[in-house]
Amino acid sequence: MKIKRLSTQAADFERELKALLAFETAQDDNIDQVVANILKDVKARGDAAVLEYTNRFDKTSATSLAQLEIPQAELQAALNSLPADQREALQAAADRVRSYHEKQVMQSWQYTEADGTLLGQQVTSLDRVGLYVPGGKAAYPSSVLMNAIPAKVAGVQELIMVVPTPNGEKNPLVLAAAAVCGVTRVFCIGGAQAVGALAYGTETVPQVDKIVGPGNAYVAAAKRRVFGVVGIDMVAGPSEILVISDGHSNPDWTAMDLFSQAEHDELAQAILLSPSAEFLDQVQASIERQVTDMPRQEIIRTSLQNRGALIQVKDLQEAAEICNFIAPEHLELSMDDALDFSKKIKHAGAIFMGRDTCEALGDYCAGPNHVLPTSRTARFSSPLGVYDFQKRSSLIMVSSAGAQTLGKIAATLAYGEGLQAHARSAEYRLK
Ligand SMILES: NC(=O)c1ccc[n+]([C@@H]2O[C@H](COP(=O)([O-])OP(=O)(O)OC[C@H]3O[C@@H](n4cnc5c(N)ncnc54)[C@H](O)[C@@H]3O)[C@@H](O)[C@H]2O)c1
Ligand SMILES: N[C@H](CO)Cc1c[nH]c[nH+]1
Ligand SMILES: [Zn+2]
Repeated sequence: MKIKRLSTQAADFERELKALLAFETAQDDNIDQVVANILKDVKARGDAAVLEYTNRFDKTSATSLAQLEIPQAELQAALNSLPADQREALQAAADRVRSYHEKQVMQSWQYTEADGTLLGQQVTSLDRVGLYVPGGKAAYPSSVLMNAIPAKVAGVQELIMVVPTPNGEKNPLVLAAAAVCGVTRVFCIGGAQAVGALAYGTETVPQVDKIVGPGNAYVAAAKRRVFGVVGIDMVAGPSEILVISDGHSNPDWTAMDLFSQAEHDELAQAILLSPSAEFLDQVQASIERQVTDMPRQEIIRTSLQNRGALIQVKDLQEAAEICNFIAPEHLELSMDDALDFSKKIKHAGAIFMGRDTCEALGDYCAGPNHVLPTSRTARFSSPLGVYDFQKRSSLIMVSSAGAQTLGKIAATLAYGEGLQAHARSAEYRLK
């Protein structure tokens, strides 16, 4: 298998690295045009349009949108019928994810100034949110937990989940996860039509205040387009992993860690940085040997050949600098003293430290959220969290004494802006 081999010592390394990373989520013009049309249609025709697109893209044969809603009893039945090991694993993962997210809750605060003026910030939760759980190429019960638990912890009252069910096949673990999390309503719809239904509301699907969760390019383009009508968490792209190894890791472990994200999607990106050319050779050999055993080897091969790379760096300091440029969704630090090294990392969605911490643990059960910024957006955004389901209102209660001081300042500035009503409004309160 031909995986790109780069060296930071090569004259054209910077250009090669930029070419490797070039990928703009939801920026494909053709996809964007398809999505624009779907959204327009869903806005105009509601249920009928959502039903039509769902039957077309997911190969279902529903005759009404109501048929695509999964009743609570079916969610609970799915949970009750799970094999014990799956039920316990789901519950254990949910408990760990909840404990972690409880630490993120933002609290209201206020303070009182010497003249009695009170200022502060009141934190409230969103009323109703839409949770997008991907389902086209694989089913993601873990994404149900990662979307729903922070919303619940924040205190959101209504959780409306959408998940495509290609060929009408429902995944029992996905349904069970919705039951474990207390999701309010579940619809078997996906893609741009599901995003449109949540954003605009239809006869059957309620309009939400914010849509969160990962998805493919159609989902990403739709979320970008409905932003403003509703809030969104982020525009997430295909999964990514960057491994930095000191060269003393087990090459089979490293190869499998790269596969773990490559197997998500042909467009997923897996990159390894190491100062050791010998280690890069060992990982290349292990990839070739191990890939033949992988059920999703076609996806892995395409991802690694088109978007993967093994990069030789001068030293680990240079690896940290490259990592900060790449700003990967997931970063594995496979080295001694990884905690210390992590202080050099400014931009990464999640940092997995030490040779025992494979990224896959974070996908399911470590505790932190697996919905993370991709495509270099970790430079300016953060993992999905409780804070995405909370918002802040500023609090201002000016005392009579405070109105005198502030009134004069405000009036002066208002006259400076030529806004007479602002100035007079403040001056009315002056004694
Ligand atoms: N960041 C995360 O936390 C995370 C978690 C899980 C999955 N993912 C990523 O999410 C993505 C999931 O993608 P997926 O495709 O499996 O599921 P998906 O649910 O995102 O997309 C499936 C939907 O895409 C739409 N679609 C497909 N082809 C279409 C076409 N030609 N025209 C119009 N619409 C079309 C259909 O409506 C279908 O229901 C993958 O890239 C995966 O790596 C990310
Ligand atoms: N790695 C994905 C986020 O990029 C999340 C996931 C779910 N299941 C397995 N993995
Ligand atoms: Zn994963």
